[in-house]
Order: sequence, then structure tokens, then C-alpha cells
Amino acid sequence: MKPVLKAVNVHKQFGASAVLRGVHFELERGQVHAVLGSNGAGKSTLMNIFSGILAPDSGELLLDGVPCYFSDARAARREGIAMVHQELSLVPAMTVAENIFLTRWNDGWTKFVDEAAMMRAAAALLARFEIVLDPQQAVSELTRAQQQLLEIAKALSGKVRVLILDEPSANLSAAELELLYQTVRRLSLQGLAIIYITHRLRDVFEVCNALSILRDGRIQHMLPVDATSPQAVLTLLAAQLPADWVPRKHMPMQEAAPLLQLHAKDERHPALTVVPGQIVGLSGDSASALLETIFGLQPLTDYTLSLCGHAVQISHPSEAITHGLHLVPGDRRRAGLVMDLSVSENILLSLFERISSSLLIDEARGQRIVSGLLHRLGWRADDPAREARELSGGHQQKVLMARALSTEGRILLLDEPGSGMDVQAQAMLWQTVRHYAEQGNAVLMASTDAAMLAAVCDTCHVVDSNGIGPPLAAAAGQHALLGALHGTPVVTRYQ
Ligand SMILES: Nc1ncnc2c1ncn2[C@@H]1O[C@H](COP(=O)(O)OP(=O)(O)OP(=O)(O)O)[C@@H](O)[C@H]1O
Repeated sequence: MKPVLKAVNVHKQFGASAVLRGVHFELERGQVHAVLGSNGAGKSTLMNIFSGILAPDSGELLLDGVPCYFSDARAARREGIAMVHQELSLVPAMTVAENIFLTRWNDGWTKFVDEAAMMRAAAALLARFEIVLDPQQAVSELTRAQQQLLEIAKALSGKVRVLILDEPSANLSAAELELLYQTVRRLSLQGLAIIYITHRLRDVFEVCNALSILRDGRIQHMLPVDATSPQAVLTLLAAQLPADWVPRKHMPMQEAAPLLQLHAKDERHPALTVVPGQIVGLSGDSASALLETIFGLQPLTDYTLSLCGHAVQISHPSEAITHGLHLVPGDRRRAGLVMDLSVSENILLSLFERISSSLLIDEARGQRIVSGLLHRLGWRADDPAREARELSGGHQQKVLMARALSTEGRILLLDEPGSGMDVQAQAMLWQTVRHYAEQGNAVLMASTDAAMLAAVCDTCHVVDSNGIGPPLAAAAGQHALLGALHGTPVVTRYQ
């Protein structure tokens, strides 16, 4: 069978750094083809070339056997290559239908918006790909998974031969993942060719039928999924996990005074207690919102907050920081990474007070702290002097985590901390987070990945519309963490 998309000897260099060094790749109709590789391997760069956002330095692309060149993303789109990026680009105040056709008004699809016709067209498109969404619903009311499906519908709204999904499963809960998997399987049965970038091995074995591994600027392995296993793929990825990569569990320090407590109004016992040394996990629909509330981004209505035994009211993030809290939000775009500054400068922003005396900044000390942190998070090839905007998604996340871990704060609030990181980087992150907690600090982290929470946290709470659930002792052990890194559910999730 002739491949729908073929790349021959594609090269791409940024400055002195050769990211792609002769990529050969083939994608067939009906294939869901996983593209794997560590952070910074060049996956997004290759996809940006396929979708016309970047031009290759050399090499050739063939669509259904015909050589093609894309001057920009619109040209690739006209030839049927559509990409759904990691960062969603929806307009929250608009409806599902409006978002689907937003980018097509320029195509002359309609000069004067006929609302009823647009709703009908959206409903027909959603029905054709069996995507269950209400065209009239506002995007702000959709869950993260529904927004992801809407992005896919938007991508499918024109003629599509190749659909590229860049880490579509990041930050989806188990139930939401199932919804995504069903849709991807259906699209592949309809004959669409799909490229699926992911760091979760579970995605590969649930939904993909071919996989390629990008390493050292080339596709090193291209094979059918049913000819391999998760363990074999980890080996092919050359994921050298640190010897002591299973974080030690914390022994409850009953005698330690709590760093943070939340009391429901009129309840004697706290709903949530965090003591020094502890890593506490939050899962459920309202887990991220609870972190934002504690940090003063939303009003705290149902609970009272105590820090180090004193009741406090926090109405602004600046007050939260004064009280020793530090939040890393799940959405990198909102997380305050200054894109024009270098990696080091971004981390040094939070160290400023620690490394400056009355007049002088101790730059050497700052650099030592930065390199120590980056080393602990497995920073390899990338130079700390590079601007943040040039980094891959996983490396940006590492910078954010390094910055958070370098603060003087005693309580870290982390929302989806491992998002976009490769398996090796995640293993190192959990070790570093554990080390931070062992210094007498504490970590409260929200994630949709229950298996990871079970493996990494000392205790977990489900937080949903009913409030904060009772503490659940998380299951310990290497088995659970391995499961989490593979992205497979752990059976003994909670004791
Ligand atoms: N515009 C750019 N300018 C300079 N360097 C860049 C640019 N875009 C990407 N790079 C570099 O190219 C390399 C590959 O980045 P890319 O985003 O393709 O990696 P990735 O495999 O998608 O990583 P991740 O899994 O972390 O998303 C990285 O070292 C990155 O810093």
C-alpha cells in the first residue's frame, strides 16, 4: 500500500543545533501511528514540518506519492494535513459551532454568518465523526476532554488526509481518556491516517497500531505495535531510570504541627491536613480549583484555611507567596514562564532575594543553584542560556518545576506537575519533589492521573462538587510507580 504521507531524509537545524538529521517516516491510511521520543527529541519540530508551520532545511515530503512543498500551515491544510496542538486554541465565550468554523470564515465559507446553517453544518460534522458535542454549547462549559474533541472536530472540518495529534491525552482523567480513545479508534476505522504524539505508553497500546521512536535526530525504530511490549518500548526509548527512582514513602509525622489545614464550616475535624514532609495528592473534578482557591486566585467559601496553626485569609496570590505558598498551574501559558528570558533567568527570578545582598547579586551562587536543580531534573543537552520560547514543551515544564523547587516557600501547590515530561524526567521529578518534602516542606498536588498519585503521594483526597473527601492512604511501591510511568491503571489504587 502506498503511504499517505512519506518523509524522506528530512533535516532541520536551529542555529548550531541539528534537531532532525535525516528523518525517514511513513504513514498509512487507517493507521494510528505513535511518535515517541524523549523531551526535546524533535517530535513537535517534525510535526510542524508536516503541517507547514516550519520548512525543512532539506529532504522531501510526499503526499499519496506526490512530492509536495508547503509555504505555510494554510497550504498544508489545503492538502489535507491538520494538526491539533498541545495547547488548545478555543474561544471560551463562543459556542462549539462558532469555534469549529471560526478559522474558515477567511476561506469564504460564509461571509455573512447564517447561524442556523452553521449549527446544522456543525451538527452534521460532529455526527459524521460520531463526536458527541452540542453545537450550541459554550466552550467555557466543556470539560478538558470535550475541548480536546472539539479541537479534533475543528481539525476535521475541511478535507483531511492526515490528522496530527500532539499529546492529546495530557491532563485527561481515566474516563476522559476512554472518550478520546473511542474517537481516535473510530476515526482510524473510517480510514483516516493519524499521527499520535505521546509520552504515555498506555496510549500506544490502547489506541495505536504502529509506532516510531525519534532519537538522535532520526527515526530509530518503526514497528507495528502488536510486535512489541511496553517494557521493550521503554528499552528502545533508552529510558535510563535512576537507580533509586522509586520515591521513598513518608512515615507519618503525627507529632509534627500541620503546615496547612482546611476546616469545613462548623466541623471540628479538618477536611485536609498537610504536615511537614508530606506529599498529598488531590484527584477529582475540583482538585485544580482547590489549589487555585488556596493560592488566592478564587474566593475560599466553604472552608477556613490555617497555615502553621493560624487561621489566615488569602485574597490575592501575593499574600499566598508571603505565607510561603507557591503554585505551579497546569496550564503552562498561564504559569508565568517569561518567554524572552533564558532558562537560568527564569529560575533566578524566584531566587532573587536569596542571592542578593543590599547592593550585589551573587550571580555565581545563583548559577550554582540553577545547575544543581536542572541536573536533578535530568537536564541534559539544552543550554541554560537559551530563551524559554525555544524550548520543547517538556523542557519548559522542567524549568517551571525547577523554579518552583527553588523557592523559599514551604508549601508547593502543583497542578499536573509531570505533564508533557518523558518517563525518565518524571521519575527524576518525583525524586526531587520527595527530596523537597523531606527538608520539612510539603507538597499538595492535583492530577487526573490517579495511578501516579497513588505511586507518588503519601495520602490522597478526592475533591469534587461534594467537597474534600476523606484521606485515602495511597498504595506504595515500585509496581504502582511503574504502572504510573507506563500510564496503566494500578489495581490496588488506594488501600
Ligand atoms: N524555534 C526554535 N528555535 C530554537 N530551537 C528550537 C525551536 N523550536 C524547537 N527548538 C529546539 O528543538 C529541539 C526539539 O524540540 P521539539 O519541541 O521538537 O521537541 P519534542 O520532541 O516535541 O519535545 P517535548 O516532548 O518536550 O514536547 C529542542 O531542543 C528545542 O529547544
